[in-house]
Formats: sequence, C-alpha cells, structure tokens
Amino acid sequence: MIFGKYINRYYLKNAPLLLLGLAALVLVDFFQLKVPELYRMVINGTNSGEVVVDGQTMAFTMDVLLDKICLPMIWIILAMVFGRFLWRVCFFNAAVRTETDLRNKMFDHSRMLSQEYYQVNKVGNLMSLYTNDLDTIQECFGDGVLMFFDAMLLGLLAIIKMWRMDHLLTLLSLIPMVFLLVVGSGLGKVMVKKWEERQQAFSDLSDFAQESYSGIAVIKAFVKEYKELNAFRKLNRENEDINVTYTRISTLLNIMVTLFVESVICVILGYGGYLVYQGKFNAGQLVEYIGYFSAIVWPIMAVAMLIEKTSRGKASLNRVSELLDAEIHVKDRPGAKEIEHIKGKIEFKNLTFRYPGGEYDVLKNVSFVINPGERVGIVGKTGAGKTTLVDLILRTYNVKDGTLFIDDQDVNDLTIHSVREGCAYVPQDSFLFSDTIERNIGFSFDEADQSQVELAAKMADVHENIIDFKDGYETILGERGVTVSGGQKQRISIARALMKNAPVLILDDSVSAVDTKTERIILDNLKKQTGRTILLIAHRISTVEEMDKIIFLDDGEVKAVGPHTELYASCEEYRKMVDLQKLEEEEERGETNA
Ligand SMILES: Nc1ncnc2c1ncn2[C@@H]1O[C@H](COP(=O)(O)OP(=O)(O)OP(=O)(O)O)[C@@H](O)[C@H]1O
Repeated sequence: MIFGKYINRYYLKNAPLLLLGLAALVLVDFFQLKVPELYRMVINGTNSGEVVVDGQTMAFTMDVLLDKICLPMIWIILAMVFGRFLWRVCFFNAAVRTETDLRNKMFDHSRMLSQEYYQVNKVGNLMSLYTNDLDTIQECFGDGVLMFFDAMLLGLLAIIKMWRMDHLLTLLSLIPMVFLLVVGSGLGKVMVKKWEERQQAFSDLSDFAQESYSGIAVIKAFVKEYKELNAFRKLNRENEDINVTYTRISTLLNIMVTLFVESVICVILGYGGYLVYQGKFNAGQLVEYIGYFSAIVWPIMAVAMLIEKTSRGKASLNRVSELLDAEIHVKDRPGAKEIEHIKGKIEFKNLTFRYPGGEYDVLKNVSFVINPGERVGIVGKTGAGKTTLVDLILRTYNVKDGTLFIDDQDVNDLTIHSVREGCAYVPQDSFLFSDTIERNIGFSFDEADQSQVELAAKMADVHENIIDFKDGYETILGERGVTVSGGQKQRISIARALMKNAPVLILDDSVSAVDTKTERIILDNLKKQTGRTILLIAHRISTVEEMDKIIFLDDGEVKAVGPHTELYASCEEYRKMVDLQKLEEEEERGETNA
C-alpha cells in the first residue's frame, strides 16, 4: 500500500469497490482457516475411529466422512473460488480506475506547464512516467491493498487459532517473523532508492532512443551510427546494472522469507513433536497446527512482496508527484478578463525580457505599436529576438505588468486562453501532426468544413500539391504516412493558421523554404486578408518590404520602425542589411545564370 498527496484520495474514491473486495477477502480467509480443522478430523478419525463434530463425539464412518468433511470441503472450495474472483475484480478495477484518473490528471497538468519545464524534462522521461511509473503505482495500489489486508487478516486469524492451541509454540514460531519485519523494512528503504535509480536509468534510455529516432537522418548523414550505438550500449549497460542490483536485493528479501518459513517449520516439528510425545497434542492437532501455519505462509510472503511493491510504488509515486507538483509559471491571474473580439492592436512599452534562468536580457526596452489590421514585418539578424517577441504575444512566457498591451489592455489582465484564441500562429518549425492533411489544416475546428480547408490550402498555395497525392486531403502525414517536403510542410502549416481566421496572424519565418514565386503568391494572398493584423518574421528583406511597417531588431533592441523606404533612408544598419542581401541575391543569380 502506498500513501501520498496524490494517491490518498483514491482510497476514498474507490471505497465501495475496496470494501466489497475486503468483504470477499474476509470470506475467503474465514473459510481457508476451516480447512485445518477438517485435516484434524480425518487424522484423528483414522487413528482413533472417532471424530468430534460441533462438540459431539461420534464414530468415524463413511457417512460422517462424506457429510461432515467432504461436503463442507466442497462448499469451502466453492466459496473460496468465488471470493478470490470477486476480490481480484474489485481490487484490479479500483487500481485501473486510479491509474486512468492519475494519467488524466498528469496530462491535464502537463498541458499547462510552461516551456521551461519541457526544456529540462525530455520526452523520453515523460513517456516513462506515463508507462512504467504509472504501471508500478497501479500494481502497488491494487495488489498492495489486497496483500496488506490479507496479510493482516489471515495472519491474525491464524495466529489466534495457533495461540489457542499452544501459547509457547506460537511465541517460538513468531520470533523469526519479528526478525523478518526489522530486516525487511531496512531493505525496503534501500529498495525505494534503487527503484528510483532504476526508473531514472530507464528514462535516460527512453530519452536517448527517442532522440536518436527523431534525429536518424542527421545520424546517418554524419555516419555516426556506431557512435550512437556505443552511447546506447553504455546507457543500456547502466540500466542493466541497476536492474541487477535491484533484483539482488529483492532476491535477498525472498530468501529471508524462505529462511523464516523453513525455520518455523523446524520449530513446529521439533517442539510440536515434543508436545505429541508429552501427550499434550494428538497427531490430528499437530497437523491442524501445521495447517494454520501453512495458511500464514502466504501472508508472510505477502509481507515480503508488500515491502518490495511499496518500495517500488513509493519511488514511482515520487517521480509522478514531481510532475504534478511542477509549478505552472504562466497562468491567469485572479480576475483576468476574457477578451471576446480582439481588434488586433498590439503595443510593447519599454519591455525588457530575460528567459527564466537566462543570464542576459534577450529583449531590451522594446517599444512599438501595431495598429489593428496592419501588416508588419519583423526583421533582424539571427538571434536578434524576433521569435521571443511573438512568443511573448502568445503568452508563452510571463511579462512584467505595463509592458505589453493587446487592444490597449495589459496582457496580464486578460486570460491566456482568450489572447491565444485571438491569434493564429505558424511556428518556425511548422510542426504537423501524424494525421490527415485535412485534419491538420482544420486543427482549430472539431469538424472542419472541407470547402474551407481547400480555400485555406489554396491561399497557402499548397492545394495543387495536396491533390497530387494519391489520397489527396486524406493523406496521412508523418510517422504513419507520407513525408512532405519542407516547403509543403510550411505551406500546410500556413493553411492551418489561415483556416483559424483569427484577428492576429503570426508567421515565424514561414516562407523560408519556398521558392520566390510561391512566396510571392502567398504574400499576395496574405495582402487580401484585410482587417487582420499580420506579423511576419522574415530573414529576407524582400519578403517584408511591401508590408505597412517593418520592425527592425538588433541584439534585442528595436533599432527602427516604419515602412521599408523610410527605414532604408533613415536607418544606416537597416540600409546596410538590405544592400548586403541584394548583393548576395545578385551573386546567387549570377552563379545560377553561369
Ligand atoms: N528558451 C530559451 N532560453 C534561453 N534563451 C533563449 C531561449 N530561446 C531563445 N533564447 C535566446 O534568445 C535570443 C533570441 O532568440 P530568438 O529565437 O528570439 O531569436 P530570433 O531572432 O528569432 O533568431 P532566428 O532568426 O535565428 O530564429 C537568442 O540569443 C537565443 O539564444
């Protein structure tokens, strides 16, 4: 059994099931302890020709054997089979329900965690929490409750029966049990630590495998398969070592249990035999006593298993609790307002931003205003802070009060949900889901209208490519289906954002992988999106030169804001960048013609 902040409530929540299981357990244990009495009757009946039934002595005849021993035995067996089935169903159901609920809770919490968390915790590690650790908790919850109560109940009832038969023999039999409990709890503590190490080793292995699969193309291109293989082998060896250590401790615990059982049998045979010799016990009573002891062998084993399971469960629960305790850094402040219809005005006021845990300010004293319906280009050298700027609008990170405004309202006074709902975003990596193209484009809607999907695809100039695929819009992308080119990926991602029809459209370097002609078509289509505020991050000035306004960033500072011609005339750094890019383009053109 495990206890902890995130598990205690499930004992209460599943109380009806657990109580029914416990009732079945009591039934089984009660009947199980009737069996040694039947042993005694058979042995004594065979030896003396008489049996004592319900306090009455009678001759041991065939009728007595059938009516008083065999028939009750059949009922006992049936009751035990039914009881065992019932308790298993009850405890297993309660455990699976707990696992399912905990998994939902974990997923719900994970979706609210900020980028910071995901930068530290890798996917492989998170996956092992959802699989290995939850499995262990489930096992510990169901089997743990069962073992705990079974060990307590059956153990206690059997000990009472043994005590009634002979006090000293029972005391002698229990000495090794005390020893087992003391050593077992010591080993249990070591096992919690080792299980945590084992789970961590498994997580590292999963992280590595996941990253290798994701980067398989790079590994092959750099011919680093052997380097990866060796690194994998090293992690796998560490995983093996910790598993071996854990198994050694667990085996030691099992050996101790066996040692206890064997030593108690020695005590019973030795001292019990002496009692028979003294005439204080008859043969039937000794067999009955051994029968009771056999009944507590399972509880003793259960104690050992309970120590092991609880150790594993505690370690896994600690790991899961770490996820559930992870602080949600980006969240609505109390009283935050929903903003129903964003008009699209965005204002930065002396905003300075440093990434959590970062060593320097990535954005410095940034100020500018974007009016509703304006089309704005954001340019600057790589690392200038362009993506950070749009991440702040999308509330991926927290900003200080009074520095960022949407429709003249401080972004911190608005709900994150409503701000994000008002924005359509094309991320720099144009991530697509392993799903059909249609569902990727219509991602914002539960049921996307096919004609709207096609319209969005046409605006993003990818419709012709899609209908060329054998399954058209039903083509499955990613791991389970076809792989699209970088340019197609970008355009499907643009179509997804256009389909959302949000008042603010943010494109982060989203036309970098398409040729100039396609870029022009997409930009012309974007021009038709009147009424929408558009933020387009680009490296090529030619991509944004026709925009209403350009924000020129350099090393986290806004160097200039205005239309292209104005910036070219007034900002020297901007002019230099434009001239350099023109020169590069001309050189490229010259090389192509040659
Ligand atoms: N999560 C992060 N934690 C710490 N620093 C970060 C993080 N993300 C980005 N940075 C740093 O912030 C700076 C600005 O990064 P940003 O991605 O905004 O630049 P960018 O102008 O969009 O660059 P690019 O054009 O290459 O996409 C960079 O120096 C980068 O190293």
